[in-house]
Parts: sequence; C-alpha cells; structure tokens
Amino acid sequence: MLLGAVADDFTGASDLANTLAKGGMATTQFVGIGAGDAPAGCEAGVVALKTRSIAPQEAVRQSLEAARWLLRQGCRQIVFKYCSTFDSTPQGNIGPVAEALLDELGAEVAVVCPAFPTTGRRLFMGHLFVGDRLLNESGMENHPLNPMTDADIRRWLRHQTKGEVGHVPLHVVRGGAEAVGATFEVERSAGRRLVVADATSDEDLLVLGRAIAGHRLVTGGSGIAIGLPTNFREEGLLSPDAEPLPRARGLGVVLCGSCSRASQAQVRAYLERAPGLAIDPAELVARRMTAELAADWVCRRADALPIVYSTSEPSGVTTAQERFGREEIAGTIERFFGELARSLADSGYRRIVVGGGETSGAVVEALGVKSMRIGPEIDPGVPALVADRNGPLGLALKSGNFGASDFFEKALRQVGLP
Ligand SMILES: Nc1ncnc2c1ncn2[C@@H]1O[C@H](COP(=O)(O)OP(=O)(O)OP(=O)(O)O)[C@@H](O)[C@H]1O
Ligand SMILES: O=C(O)[C@@H](O)C(=O)CO
Repeated sequence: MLLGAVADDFTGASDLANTLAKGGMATTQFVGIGAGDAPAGCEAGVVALKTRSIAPQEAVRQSLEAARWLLRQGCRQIVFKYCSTFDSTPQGNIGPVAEALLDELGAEVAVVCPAFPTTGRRLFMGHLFVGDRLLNESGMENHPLNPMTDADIRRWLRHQTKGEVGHVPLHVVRGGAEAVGATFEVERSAGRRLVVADATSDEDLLVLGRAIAGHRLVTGGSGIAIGLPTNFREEGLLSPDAEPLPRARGLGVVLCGSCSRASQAQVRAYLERAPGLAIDPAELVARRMTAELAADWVCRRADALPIVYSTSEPSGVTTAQERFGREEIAGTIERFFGELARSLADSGYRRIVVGGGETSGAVVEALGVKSMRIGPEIDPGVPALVADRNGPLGLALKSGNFGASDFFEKALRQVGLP
C-alpha cells in the first residue's frame, strides 16, 4: 500500500476512495481498523472510522491506531479525510486528530484543505463557501450534530488546536507548486504546523497536490487528493491493471437518516416513484416503531424499491433533540437503521443505498462487512461499492449534501442488478 487514509466518517471515506480510484489507484475502503493485512495489490487503503462526532480523545486514539495500521501496510503518505464542510465543533475533532497525526508521523507541517469545487465547496481567504453562500449561511448552521456557525476555517480550527494556524492564499496557489512550497516553508519555520490552503478549482487542487507530494500528512476533503495519484504514477509505482468487480444482484432498499437540504429534496423526489416509511423519532423512543416492524413494512413492498427515512426539516430535528437529547436521539435513530439494514440483508436485500455519514457508519457496522471495493461514480463524491457478505452486496453511502435530486433511483440501478 502506498497511500493510506483515515476518514472520520463512512461516506467521507467512500468519497475519498472514489477520488483515488478515479485517479487510477487500486483502492479498498476498510471498515474500521483492519484486522490482519490488506489484500495484495491494494495501492490505496481508506480506513473508515466514525470519529467525527465522538469525544476528541477517543477520535485521536482511533485515528492513531488506524494510521499505525496503514503505516504497517507500507504507506508513505497518510491522508486525514474530513468533511468538505469542515464538520466539527470548537472542541474538535479535526484539530486534535491532525495535531496527533503530525506528531505520530514526525511531520512538521500539513495542509488543511476542505475544498471540493465539483460540489461547490471552495476556500478563499481562509473562508469556506458552499455554492455562493458562506458555510455558516449554507444550511450547515442547522446541522443536527455539528452546527457550523463560522466560515473562517483558520479561526474555527484555531479553537481546536494547541498551535497557531497558517494560511496559503489563493494568489500564491495560482503562482504554482514552488510558490506554495515556499509558503509552507515560511509557515513551518514560524511554528504554524497546520496550514489552511485556499482552492476554488480543481486546477488549484492539482497545484497543491504537486506541492505536497513529499508531505507525510495531508488533511482535507476528497478534493485535496485529486493530485495525489499522479505523484505515485510519476514515480512509476502504480500498476496499470484493474481487477473487475463482482456484481451484486437482488432486492433493493433506500435508508436515509440525513436531514440535509440535499437529502430532503432527494427523499421528496424518490417518494414520487416509490413507497416510503417516515420514521418519527418519538415513535422509536416509545417503541411503537421498531426495526422489526420497519423490515416487515419493507418486505411487503419488496418489488417497489421502498425507502425508509427519518429525514426531517430543521424544526422537526430541533423538536426531537429538545425532547430526547441530541446525542440520545441520534443514537436511537442510527441503531434503528443499523438493525433494519442487517435484518433486510439477512432476508435477501443485496442493494442498500444509505443517506448520511453517521447513518452509513451505523449501517455498515451493523452489516458486519470488513471492506468494500470501489465501483463507478454515481454522482460526484459517491461511488457504488461492493462488499462481500455471503456474496456481493452492493452499497452506496451518500454524504448528506451530495447527489442530484434523482440520486436514490440512480444509485439503486448502479450498485447492482435486480
Ligand atoms: N428526525 C431526526 N431528528 C433528530 N435527529 C435525526 C433525525 N433524523 C436523523 N437524525 C440524526 O441526525 C444525524 C444525521 O447525520 P448523518 O451523518 O447521518 O447525516 P448528514 O450529517 O446529513 O450526512 P453527512 O455527515 O454525510 O454530511 C444522525 O445521527 C441521525 O440519526
Ligand atoms: O467531504 C464531504 O463532504 C463528504 O465526503 C463527507 O465527509 C460527508 O460526510
């Protein structure tokens, strides 16, 4: 393995795996810290953790463990993948994990770049935009777990770090890889080990990719990895052959626990063509709705590719959180989706499309799959995945804000055959 990545959630992991696979690296997504060694021929390994919203110390512990495993597989460079909307709180976990990885790898400096222009995430003057809105006016200020209330990534990150934060402005990036390298050097010698780099286009990300070819640690959204496969290819380290993927075949279902604006629109669009079961958090708490009941509801509509969703507008989320507690209700809903997915997979469902990073983590962990291979891209940042669970199981793990409005329908088609 040449390149190893530690991702703080499951959809983010498949987003990065997608970028590396498109860049020509033989890529595997691992579920949690790999048991044993990676399969032969794996050039890039992405370890999917569920550390975005847990206590910072535990996020650090798991991230270090994953990085050590990747280093034992031979990796020369480690990517710490977080969300392109920089999902975190003033306590972490991006800063604490990045600083701990710098120490672990003996690295003096690392880039911080959540930009992903294809999905509208651009960084200018250290400020993150989503489309034409600042991050804190993009809907992300209403996120159920980590409301993003400041678009200044340098300031937000600084709440989380021990050290000062540096910056590579866009005009330097436009000056080319050498100019970027020189700025990294200035920041490093001033003791600023985490350096936010502006990027508003893929060309900027390619420049950054060249500039950080020799960095032991890279941190960012999947965009920062666009240029990394080329660095390995230019060294003659990548194999030209790709092994064909097995194809999943069987019943399909959509499970959505994301409440993002994009997911709300996707759920609405999907409900026009398929039956849906809306999950009311209060019903789950009262045990009037259970995974068993939902599985039964799905199985009675098996041919219609149904959707089960807890997706709600911000007011519904706030009501549930005030009544039951933010973390408690999130955990209850996630456990529900996990149990539902396991029960459906046990009854023959071979195509499972999931909306939401935390929800995807709960589902994949409950399914007990250990690794996934990367198939074609469904929409930017979301590939079709194939796991082995008594035969090929097709999955798609959609980040909350990714995908076009017809995503669910397309995803079910691409992750396998009926
Ligand atoms: N109706 C609801 N009320 C309160 N919390 C909810 C509701 N529906 C889902 N949740 C919780 O909100 C969280 C949504 O996070 P998730 O990561 O799945 O989606 P997302 O944040 O939109 O996606 P991503 O992290 O990929 O951007 C989960 O913990 C989920 O259980
Ligand atoms: O970077 C992104 O936006 C996504 O890969 C993600 O991490 C959402 O959970």
